[in-house]
Amino acid sequence: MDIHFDLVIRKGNVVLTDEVRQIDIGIRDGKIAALGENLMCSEHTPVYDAEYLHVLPGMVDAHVHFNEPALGHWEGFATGSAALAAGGCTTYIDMPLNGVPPTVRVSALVRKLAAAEGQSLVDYALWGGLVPGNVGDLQGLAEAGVIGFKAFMSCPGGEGEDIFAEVDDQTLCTGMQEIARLGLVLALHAESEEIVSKRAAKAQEEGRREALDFVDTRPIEAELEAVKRALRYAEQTGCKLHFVHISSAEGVEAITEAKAKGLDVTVETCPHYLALTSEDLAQLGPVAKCAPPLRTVEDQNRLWAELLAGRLDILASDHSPCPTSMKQGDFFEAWGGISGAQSSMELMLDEGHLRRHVPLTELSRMLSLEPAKRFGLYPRKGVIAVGADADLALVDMNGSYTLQANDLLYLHKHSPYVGRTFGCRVKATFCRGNRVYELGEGVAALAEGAWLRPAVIVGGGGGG
Ligand SMILES: NC(=O)NC(NC(N)=O)C(=O)[O-]
Ligand SMILES: [Zn+2]
Ligand SMILES: [Zn+2]
Repeated sequence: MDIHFDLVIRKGNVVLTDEVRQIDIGIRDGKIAALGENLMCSEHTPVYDAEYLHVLPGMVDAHVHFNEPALGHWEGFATGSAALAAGGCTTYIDMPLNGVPPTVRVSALVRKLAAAEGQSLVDYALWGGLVPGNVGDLQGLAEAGVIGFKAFMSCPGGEGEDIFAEVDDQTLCTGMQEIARLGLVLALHAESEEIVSKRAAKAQEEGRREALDFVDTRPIEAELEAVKRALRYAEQTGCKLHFVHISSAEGVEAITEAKAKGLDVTVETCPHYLALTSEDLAQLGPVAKCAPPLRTVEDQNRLWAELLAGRLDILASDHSPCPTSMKQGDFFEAWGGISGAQSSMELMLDEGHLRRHVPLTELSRMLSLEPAKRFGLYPRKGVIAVGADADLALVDMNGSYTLQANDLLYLHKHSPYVGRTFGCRVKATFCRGNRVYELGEGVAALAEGAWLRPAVIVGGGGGG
C-alpha cells in the first residue's frame, strides 16, 4: 500500500460527483493520489483534520471581471484571487473587458498575462472578446490559449478609446461562424440593446431615476429576445453558446428548449439572482446594481424552480468590482456590477442546501464540475477524484456567521452581502495541494496560481 503523501485531509465529508462520503484524501505532487477510509501514511505526513467539515471541489468560477491591466485600482489579480480563495474558489476565468486594453487581440492577451503573472493565489484561465472588427483576431487568440470568447449583445458601458463594444448582428453571425470553426464556446451577455436603450432614454426623459426605474429599463423580455435571436444564429452556424448570468426562468426555458433540439448550449446564473430581489436593490442601493437587474421575488422563485429541476448548468459569480465611490449616488450613473465572488459558494450552500435542501452533489455540479467540463478544464479541475488536481474547499456547514466589510478581501470592501448571516463558512481552501486560505490566518504568502489553457485547442497542445 502506497503511503507516500505530501498531505492527508482526514475524515472530511467529501462531496463526490454522486455521493457524499466520509473519507480521507491523500495528496501527492498537487494531485489527489488516493481516496478512501483510513488511508495509511507515514508518521511524518502532515494531516489536516476535517472530521467536522465538508470537502467540496474548489469552485470553478467561470465569470469574474478583474481590471488589470490599467485599472488595477478597481481590482487586481492579487486582491481578486485572494477573495476567491477565501470563498472556496480554486480556478477562475477572467472576462475580457474590464482591463485596458480589453482582451480582443493577442497583444492584449500578452499584457493581461503579464499583469497576472505571479499575482494569483489560485489558478486561472482567460476569456477572449468578440467585438466589431476583431473576427480576424479570434484564431490567434484561440491558438494563444483563451478558454473561449465573450460578446455583449447590449452596451457594456465603460469609457475611453479602447472600449469593448457590443456586437451588431453581422459581427455576431460571422463571429459565431469563426468560433464554430475554432471549436470553442461563445459566452453571451444576452440583453437586447434596442429594448434597453429605448427604455433608458424614456426613463431619462421622464426623470425616473430610482432603483425600480432602472430595473424597468431592463425587463425579462429584453433578455428573452436576445437569447432567442442568439439561439437562431447558433442553429445556423453550429456555434457552441454559453449564456452568462441568465436572470429569468423564461431565459432558462428558451435555452432548455434549444438543448432539446440538439443545440450545444449551456446556461449560467449567479448567486445574486437567487439570493437578492429588486426589493433588496431598492433597500441596498447601487451596491446591488447589476445587468440584467435583480428580479421580483416571484421571478426569483421561478428561477429557483428551474435550479431545483436541474435545468441550470453553471453557477458563477459575475464579480464586477469598482471603487466604492462608483457604487453610490444616482442609480443610472452608478457602476453596473456586483462585488460578490467571495460569497458565491457560501451563498449557494446556504440558500441552496441549508434552506432548500438541494443536494451538495448537485450544487457542486454547477459550481465546479460543469464549468470545468464546458471550458476544457476537466478532468484536471472540477472534481474530487484520483488524478485530479487537489483543489478543495473545506466548509463548516454549521459555521454560522455575519459577514462584515472587514472580512472582504476585495480591493474595495463593498458587497450587497455585508450584514447578511450565512449558515455555513469556508474554513480552508487548497489549490493543487497548497493551502491558499485558512479562516483566521488569511491567504497564503505565495501567489502560485497558474494560467490554464483548455485541454483541446486549435493547433493542439494545451494543458497549462
Ligand atoms: N462591464 C462589466 O463588468 N459588466 C458586467 N456587469 C454587470 N453584470 O452588471 C457584466 O457582466 O455585464
Ligand atoms: Zn454581462
Ligand atoms: Zn460579467
